[in-house]
Amino acid sequence: MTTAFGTGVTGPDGRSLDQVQLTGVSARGYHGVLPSERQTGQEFRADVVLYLDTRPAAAGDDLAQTVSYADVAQDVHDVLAGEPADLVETVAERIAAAVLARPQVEAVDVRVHKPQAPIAVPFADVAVAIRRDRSRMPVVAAPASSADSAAAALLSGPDSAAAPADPLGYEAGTRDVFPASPPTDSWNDAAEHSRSGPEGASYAGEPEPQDLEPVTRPAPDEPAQFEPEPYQPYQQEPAEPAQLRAEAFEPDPLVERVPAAAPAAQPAVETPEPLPVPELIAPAPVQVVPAAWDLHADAPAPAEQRDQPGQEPTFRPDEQFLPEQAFEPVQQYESVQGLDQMRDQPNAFGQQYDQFAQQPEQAEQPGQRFEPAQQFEQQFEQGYEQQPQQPDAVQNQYDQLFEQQYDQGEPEATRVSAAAVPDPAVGQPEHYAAGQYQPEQPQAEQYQAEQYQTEPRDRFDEVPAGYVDVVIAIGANLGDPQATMRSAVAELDRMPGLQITDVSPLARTAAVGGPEEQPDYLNAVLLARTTLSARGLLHLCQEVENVHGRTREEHWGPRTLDVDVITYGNLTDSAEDLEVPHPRAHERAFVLEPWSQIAPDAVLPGLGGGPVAQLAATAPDRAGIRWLALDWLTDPEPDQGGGGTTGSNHPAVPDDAGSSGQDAHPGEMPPALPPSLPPSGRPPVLPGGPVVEVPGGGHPQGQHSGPVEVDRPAHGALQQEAYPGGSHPQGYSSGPVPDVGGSVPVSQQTTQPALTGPRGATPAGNGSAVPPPEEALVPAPQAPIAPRAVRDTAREAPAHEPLPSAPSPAKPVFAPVNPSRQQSGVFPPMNGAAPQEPPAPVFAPVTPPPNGVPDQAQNGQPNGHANGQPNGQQDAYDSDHTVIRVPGFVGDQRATAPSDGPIDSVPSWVPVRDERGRDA
Ligand SMILES: Nc1ncnc2c1ncn2[C@@H]1O[C@H](COP(=O)(O)OP(=O)(O)OP(=O)(O)O)[C@@H](O)[C@H]1O
Ligand SMILES: Nc1nc2c(c(=O)[nH]1)N=C(CO)CN2
Repeated sequence: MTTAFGTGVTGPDGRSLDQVQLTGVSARGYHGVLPSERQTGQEFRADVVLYLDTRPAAAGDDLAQTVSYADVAQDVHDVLAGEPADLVETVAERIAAAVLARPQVEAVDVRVHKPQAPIAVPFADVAVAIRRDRSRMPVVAAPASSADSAAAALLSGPDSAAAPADPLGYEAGTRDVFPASPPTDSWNDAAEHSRSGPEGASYAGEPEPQDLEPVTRPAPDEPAQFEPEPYQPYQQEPAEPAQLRAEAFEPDPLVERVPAAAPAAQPAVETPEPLPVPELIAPAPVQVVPAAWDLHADAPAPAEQRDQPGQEPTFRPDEQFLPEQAFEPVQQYESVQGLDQMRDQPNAFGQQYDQFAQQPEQAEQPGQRFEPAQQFEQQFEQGYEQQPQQPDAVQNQYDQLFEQQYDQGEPEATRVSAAAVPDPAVGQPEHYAAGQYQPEQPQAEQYQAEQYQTEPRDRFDEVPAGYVDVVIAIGANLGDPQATMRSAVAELDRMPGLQITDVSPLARTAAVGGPEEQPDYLNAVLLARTTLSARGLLHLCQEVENVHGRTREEHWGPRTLDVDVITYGNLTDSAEDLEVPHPRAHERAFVLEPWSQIAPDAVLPGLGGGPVAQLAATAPDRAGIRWLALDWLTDPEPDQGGGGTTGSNHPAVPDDAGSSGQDAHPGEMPPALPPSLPPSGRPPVLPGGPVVEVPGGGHPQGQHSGPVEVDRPAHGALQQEAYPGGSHPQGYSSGPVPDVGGSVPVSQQTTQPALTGPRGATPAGNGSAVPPPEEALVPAPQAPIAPRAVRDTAREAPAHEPLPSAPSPAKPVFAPVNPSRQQSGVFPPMNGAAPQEPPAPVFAPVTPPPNGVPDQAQNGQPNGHANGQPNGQQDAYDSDHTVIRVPGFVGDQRATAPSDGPIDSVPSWVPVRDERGRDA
């Protein structure tokens, strides 16, 4: 398989391991299947990335605590120049073995280049890249030299790691343990031929290349002659749970962490003749962290769940640690609007996963106990081979994720088992047909035992017996946040054991905390249900973050993607690596407001918790919520024709600067999009277009603050309908609402009946708030997806200027975000006739946000121009999205300091007061 070279490996604590990178080590080697290659040799080059924790070394400034790159370079060189192998793969494997002989190294990426390979057409390079780690050990032995030097380094520090006496190092004995794969020629006899490289002056007794017998490839009909020895992988018996827990979870205090001696070799599992294991290449104990797909044995297959949403899952409340309520099953989940489409789209996880999700029958294959990881692996192996055309970047991400999932702790034994329990009825998977990888087939009981070999460390490791409702927050402000977040939603939803049930509107929010000048964020909240443990869910979230290039350089610094676990059922607990509810959720409007949009009655459990809507109304950062976009999952991304300041093709969070071209980075931002000049191929953006405007702001009745003023929807009927079997623990409606609510998202009504938006787009629950589709916006003939025009009331005449009378392609649609707004009377009824204009906001000076940060209007900006845009300028992002203006949350804590990054301007929204003159 390919590997996302150098893309990061997650350590057992869920954090990225450090890297030592070494590139371009070169030597003349004699690898290849052609006689000429064996005789003449050619240049080979190798790059390696070592994954390890460098903190112990850094803490003591002690080379002995890390790996000497000089030693590694020597080993790499020696392998390149050493015993000829037919295959570059074998060379790479040897290098990996040499590196992993150093116990500090958790994983290694190796890329071997053979730029002079005998290829008949012009080419630049050919390379093999592999990743090996403690759970996926190399299939060849480490050269003795590496083991020796590693041992010496361990025992006596770096100085004692003297140059090995036998740099080539393929001493018999070592090599016999892990026979090189595949030994295809006379070089197979290491004792006879190991000292070979013509450059290897230090090699004693090396034969001259011309002395070598020409090598011939085996003809297809004579496989026996060259059939590689069956590979008998080392299978380590799992360590005792206590040991595993200690290894896997206990953080190593820096000062105490020393390179542990190589673990004692464990007897192979079910291996008839246990193989001697060289001390220094024994794999570390399998570190068992609950795998992302660590489902309870009784849990239904996620694919089944997904494909049969109406099916009631088997579950039993686990009263051991969670309140029973937390385990109430969600009996029926409506399809998340937009996700169905997204599930079909390629993303970072690749389409292999789709195959997995779409083939639940795999679970029923005889001889195979269903196991998501097993399916995942099989599908991956099959799908990977079937889809070599998959774009590198995507494949790399997929590979990385795949590797990381294993990094995160699926026991090796389980993984091998999963791959190695072929269904006799369907024959050997092609992947294993060569006879190389045929580990012992474990019994079902053994498999099961392996799977659940650890005791939970704490409640976060408990695997629930049924679904647990969870809330996940996502945010991003680097790269292409919207695209990343869309992708993340789909990826999370595809994960075994996790099913997204609702997606909030997308909020553009001022950055809270962190560096002063960082860009605005996009934030959203996902409601989901999971059969994962809380820690499993955390790891999964972190994996998705990693796939999208998340780095952690600065506390609360800008990030490509942040995925936080906000709640896990009603569990309230904390550990070193996880706390639920999220410790800062209660004070973050960027979480609470989107959450309350889709779960108006939700209650944040725990200390500091309470009704989410109320918390949103009082959150210190509420003034930083700029707007909410409803259809962000389903709409095409804003086409702004230019890159953001991060170099992305998509300005990450398009904003007014993007449209005006007049803001901080005029040269980098897309041109202005005046209303008369819509994005190419799209109908004009009309003022008063399909805007979802919330005169009441993020809060009903136009009130922007004060818990007592919050009047979240009287949602009972909807809830009742949605949860005939009981109320949702978080009070949100994920059930089948259309009957009672006419739950048609704005985007659906306006443009694409088949495409729906996040449930935040759901209008009032009585079906009267939104015109029927025929009354809604009609897309222009050439525009399958019409833009969601922005009705930026701040830029319109403040009085009751009539809106355009719904000419094609756009009629305005005003829909509340949730039923409360309908009930509040703020929204006019929509009964099939052209919707009435909502009460026009009254422009007025804005009360400073409670945090004392001056708002724009008071900051020298005329009303309607707070972002520096002249009247008539259109917010390009807004023009592509149904945007909820949230006057109640208007404000920009950093309005006067637009920052670099995807969002580099002040917001487009202008603070207003509502018709009753209340601060909005
Ligand atoms: N509920 C939680 N969700 C996500 N991470 C958590 C949670 N509780 C604890 N953590 C820990 O917080 C660590 C830091 O997470 P991360 O880098 O995402 O923080 P952040 O997003 O910058 O800040 P914040 O935690 O304030 O949102 C993670 O390594 C994780 O172990
Ligand atoms: N607006 C906003 N600010 C933040 C966010 C975020 O998602 N949105 N995340 C943070 C750390 O998780 C810190 N600050």
